[in-house]
This record gives sequence, structure tokens and C-alpha cells, in this order.
Amino acid sequence: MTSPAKLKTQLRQHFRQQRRALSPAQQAAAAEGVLQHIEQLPGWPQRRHIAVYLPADGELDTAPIVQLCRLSKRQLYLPRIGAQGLMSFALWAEGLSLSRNRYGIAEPPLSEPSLACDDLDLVFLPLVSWDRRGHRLGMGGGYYDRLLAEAPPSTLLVGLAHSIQEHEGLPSEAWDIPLDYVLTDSELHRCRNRQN
Ligand SMILES: Nc1nc2c(c(=O)[nH]1)N(C=O)[C@@H](CNc1ccc(C(=O)N[C@@H](CCC(=O)O)C(=O)O)cc1)CN2
Ligand SMILES: Nc1ncnc2c1ncn2[C@@H]1O[C@H](COP(=O)(O)OP(=O)(O)OP(=O)(O)O)[C@@H](O)[C@H]1O
Repeated sequence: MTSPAKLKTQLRQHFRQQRRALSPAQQAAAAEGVLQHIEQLPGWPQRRHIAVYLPADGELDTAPIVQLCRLSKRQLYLPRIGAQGLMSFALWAEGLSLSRNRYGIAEPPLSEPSLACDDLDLVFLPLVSWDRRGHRLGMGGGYYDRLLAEAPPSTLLVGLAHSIQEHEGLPSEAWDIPLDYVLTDSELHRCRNRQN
């Protein structure tokens, strides 16, 4: 039998390739498309402290969401990799000069404060693949799983994805943190496995 870890590796390869194969026009349409459903998120107008990510490797582009959040004066945070595989969410003030982490992804410098998960109203998570139960396949570092293990139900966990990244029956391991919602270019899907 194939172990969950081995299956995850195979699925990662497949879906990363699918993601990268999207054309710039498809990427742009998907990034704009999510704005049609974002207001259906529960309590959206009141969610003021929001973690996003900067896209890499074909991930859904967050630029339109970032623009919308800046216009409505919300505070944005970005993942910042620390020592020993730990990650935190650091404040991303508009116009801030970013540094590059070991994966070449831009992140706030250490001078910027980080925020406890409890104080975040919403986290948009990048993902490689997702399913309707809220399982999420990430890049394999375990960064989000470790950081969000303690997230209270008030911190809404929303995976951002292209609809083509869906794969029903993703393998799940004990530490995988389920998503509350998946937001794609075609829908907002509620996963119903945590209480909000
Ligand atoms: N946009 C974005 N930012 C993010 C994440 C993410 O998934 N997406 N992360 C979510 O966790 C963290 C970074 N995690 C990552 C984990 C692995 C690789 C990666 O490219 N790995 C290479 C090989 C590793 C290496 O070069 O050492 C690979 O698999 O090809 C990238 C990011 C924090 N920031
Ligand atoms: N809460 C945790 N405590 C300790 N180790 C963990 C925890 N969560 C994940 N890990 C470790 O991280 C490794 C990668 O996990 P997994 O393949 O689920 O990552 P992922 O969800 O794809 O990555 P990411 O969350 O960074 O996007 C696993 O081998 C696991 O040992």
C-alpha cells in the first residue's frame, strides 16, 4: 500500500505541474474571479487583520485581494519563515521593502512585528491541492500546519485555489489542519469541519 506521505509527494508533483501550466491570461482571470465570491465569507466586512501570501510556482495570485483589502484599510500580514521550520505572520505595511526567504519568496524583514494567530481574523492559505472536506495539500514544509495548530475557531482558514486543483479524497495525516472554506475562481466552498 502507498503511504500517505508517498501519495502526497506524487500528488504534489502532479498539481504543481498543472498549476504552472496555466497561462498568464488564465491566472489573471482566476485572480479576479475570486473577488466575485469573497464577500460571502462570514463576517467579511468585520475581518480586519488578514494574512495573505505572495504567489509562487503558479499559485493563485492574491494581488486583487490585496488591493481590495488596502482600499478598505485592513491590516495585512505575510508568512515569514524563522528558525527550525517555524513560520509566523508578520505585518505587511503598504510600500514596505521585503526580503527574500530561502525559497526566493518575498517576506517582511525581521524588523516587522509578528502577530499571534488568535489576533488574526482570517488566513488565506496557498495550496497545491484541496478537497471538499477541507483537506489541504501544501508545499510539504509543514509550516502552515505547525503554525495553525493552535488557531481558534474565530480565525477563519480559507484556502485559495484554482478549481483545477481539486482532488477528492486527498490523503490526510494527523497534523493536517482542515480548512474552513476554499475560495476559487468559480465558488466559495464551505467545508464544515470546524465550528465558526
Ligand atoms: N506563496 C507561498 N508562500 C509561502 C508558502 C507557500 O506555500 N506559498 N509556504 C508554505 O508552507 C511557506 C514556504 N514553504 C515552501 C516550502 C517549499 C518550497 C519549495 O519550493 N520547495 C522546493 C524544494 C525545496 C528547496 O529548494 O529547499 C520544491 O519542492 O521544489 C517553497 C515554499 C511560506 N511562504
Ligand atoms: N503540528 C506539527 N507538529 C510537528 N510536525 C509537523 C506538524 N505539522 C506538520 N509537521 C511535519 O511537517 C512535514 C510536512 O507536512 P505536510 O506534508 O502535511 O506539509 P504541507 O501541509 O504540505 O506543508 P505546508 O503546511 O508548509 O504548506 C511532515 O513530515 C510533518 O512531520
